[in-house]
Amino acid sequence: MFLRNVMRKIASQKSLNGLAIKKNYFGTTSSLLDDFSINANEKTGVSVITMSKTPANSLNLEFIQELSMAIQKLNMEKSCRGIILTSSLPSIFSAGLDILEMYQPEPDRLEKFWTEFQEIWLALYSSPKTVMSAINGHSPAGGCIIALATDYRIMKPKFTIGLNETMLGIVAPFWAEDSMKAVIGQRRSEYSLQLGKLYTAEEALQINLIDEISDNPLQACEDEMMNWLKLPDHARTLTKFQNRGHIIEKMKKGRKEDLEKFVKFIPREGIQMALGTYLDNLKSRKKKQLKTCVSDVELIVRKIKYNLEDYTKTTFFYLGAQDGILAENLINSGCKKVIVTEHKKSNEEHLNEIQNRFREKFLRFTRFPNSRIIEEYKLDGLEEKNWHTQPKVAVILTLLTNDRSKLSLNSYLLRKQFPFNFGRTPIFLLTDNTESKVILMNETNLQTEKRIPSRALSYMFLYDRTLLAEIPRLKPSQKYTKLIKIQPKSDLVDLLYDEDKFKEAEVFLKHFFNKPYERVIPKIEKICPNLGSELIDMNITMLDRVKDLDFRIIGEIFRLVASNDNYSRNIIRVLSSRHEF
Ligand SMILES: CCCC/C=C/CC(=O)SCCNC(=O)CCNC(=O)[C@H](O)C(C)(C)COP(=O)(O)OP(=O)(O)OC[C@H]1O[C@@H](n2cnc3c(N)ncnc32)[C@H](O)[C@@H]1OP(=O)(O)O
Repeated sequence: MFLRNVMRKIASQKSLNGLAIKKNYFGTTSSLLDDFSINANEKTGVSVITMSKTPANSLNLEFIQELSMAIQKLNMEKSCRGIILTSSLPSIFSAGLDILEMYQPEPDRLEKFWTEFQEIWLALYSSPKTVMSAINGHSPAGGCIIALATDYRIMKPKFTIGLNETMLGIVAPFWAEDSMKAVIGQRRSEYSLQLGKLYTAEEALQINLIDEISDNPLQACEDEMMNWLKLPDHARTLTKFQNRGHIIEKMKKGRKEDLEKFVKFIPREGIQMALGTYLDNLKSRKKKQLKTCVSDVELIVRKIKYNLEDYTKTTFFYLGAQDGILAENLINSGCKKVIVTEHKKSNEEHLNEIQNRFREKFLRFTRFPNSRIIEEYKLDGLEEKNWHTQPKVAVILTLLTNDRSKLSLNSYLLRKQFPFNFGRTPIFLLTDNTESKVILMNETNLQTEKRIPSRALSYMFLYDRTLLAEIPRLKPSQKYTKLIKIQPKSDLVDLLYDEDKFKEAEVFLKHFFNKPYERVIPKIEKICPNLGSELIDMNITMLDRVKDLDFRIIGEIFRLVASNDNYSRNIIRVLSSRHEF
C-alpha cells in the first residue's frame, strides 16, 4: 500500500499539500526569514539547503515550517534529483529543537511546533530524492534526528552528534529512535539513547552513525551525490522505501498519539524544571558572562559573536542616542571609554545626566560638528583637528534606532556629519534592533564616497558576519551578495575566529606595547620591511595612546595586516618569539 502511494507520487509529481511547484527553481533563493538559502544546480539537479539561523540553527516553529515547506517543494520538483543539507554557521550544523519552544510553552504553539517537526521529518525521511547531510558542526538531538532522516551523512572532524535527549530529561520520539536503530542497530541505539550519548565525528564513524568524515563535508557530499545519481532514480527510490516503508507507516499511524503524548509530557512540572536547569547550564557554560546585563544589551550580545567584555576596553561611538541606556550599560559592564555622539537637542538632558553620572569614565562626550562638542573635545585636551582624522584602532557604532526614518537619519549623519575619516579603521556594528542592520545597506552606497572607503566597510562586514546572517528580509540576490563581495579575503573571516591566532597576536602585542613605538618599528622593519609603513598607513602610530585598548582587537588588525600583502602570518609568531621586544 505504502509503496503503491510512493509510486503514484513519483509518477505524477503533483503538488503536495497544495504547494505550487515553481516553473524554474534553479539558482539561489532564500527563505522568507532568511534562515536558510537554497542553491539549485541546473546541471546536476542537486539543491543545497544551507541553514543560517544564528546563533545555533536551533529549530523553532517558524524555521521548521519554512524548511519543511522548502523540502516538500523540492520533493515534488521533477528536475531536482538530490538534496544536500548543510549549515553556514562556523561550528554548528543544528543545535536541535529550540529549547525555548518547549520551556514554559503556550499549548497551541507547542502543538503546532511538534506537528511541524513530525512533518519535516516525514518530508525528509520519505523524500524520493537522494538526501545527504553535510554536517559541518555540532549536531545534537533534533540536529541528529534531521541528519538521520537523510540517506548519507558526511561530518567534519571533532564536532559531536547524537541523540542526547535524556540529558535534558526528555525522550526522543519513537520514530527518531527507529531511524537510529535502522542506522546503527538495536543494541547500540538502545545504549546511545538511554545514556544520551554525544559522539565525536570519529566515534560516530566507528558506529556507522555517519558515513564519512571530511574537512569539507559539503564538497564531499557533492562528490558522493554524483555516485548516487548515476543510478536510475526510480530503482533507488523504491529500494529506499522498501527499507524505510515500515518505519514511515508506523510513524504515520502513531503520529497523533505521539503528538498527544508530547503536548502532555512537555508542560509537566518535572520536565519544565529539567529543561530550565538545562537552559541555565547552557548559558552558564559561557566563559565570559556579563556582569550587568539588561534586556537591550542582552539582545545585542546574542547577536554578536563576541560578547561585550571583548569590547569593554574599546572606544565606543554611540550614534543617535535615544535614551542613553546602552551607553549606561556599556559603562556598567566595564567599558573604559564611551564616546556619545548626539545630534538632537531634545536628548541633551538625558545625555548630560549620563555624563555626570559616569564622568570619570567618559573620555569624550560629544555631539555632531557645529555644536558645542568641539569645545568639549578641547576640554579633554585634544585638538579638534585630531578628531577629524581616522580613529586609531576600532570604532564601534551603536545604532539604536526604532524606526526607518531614524535609520535613514543615522545613515545620513554618518555620511554627512560624522567628523571622522574612517579610513581603514575596523568598524564594529553593535545594534539592538534588527532593522538597524539596514543601515549597512545604506552604507554600501557610501563606497562611492571618499569619506568611508570600501576597505573600512569590508572590515565592518568581517566583524559583522553573524549580524549579516541575521538580517531579516534581505535577499542574498540583492544587497547581501554585494556585501559579501567586498570582503577583501574570505579566509580572513575564518582567521578572525581562530583562537590560536588570537593568542599569537596577543603575545606579540604584549611585547610590542612595552616599548615606545619609535624603537619598535625599526626592529620590525628589519624583519619585515613593509610592516612599519603598513602600521603607519593604518594609523596605529601612536601606540602609547592605544595601550589600553583591547589586545584582541589590535591582534585582529595585525593579522589583517599580516595576511594582506606579502606578509606571512608567521611574522607574528616570529616577532613574538623575539625577546628583545
Ligand atoms: C518528547 C520530547 C522529545 C523532544 C525532542 C527533542 C529534540 C531536541 O532537539 S531537544 C534540544 C536539544 N539540544 C541540545 O541539547 C543542544 C544544546 N546546545 C548545545 O549543546 C550547544 O549549544 C552546541 C554544542 C550545539 C554548540 O555549542 P557552542 O559552544 O558552539 O554554542 P553555544 O554558546 O552553546 O550556543 C550558542 C547560542 O545558542 C543557544 N542555543 C544552543 N542550543 C540551543 C537550543 N537547542 N535551543 C535554543 N537555544 C540554543 C545557546 O544558549 C547560545 O545562546 P546565547 O548566545 O544567548 O547564550
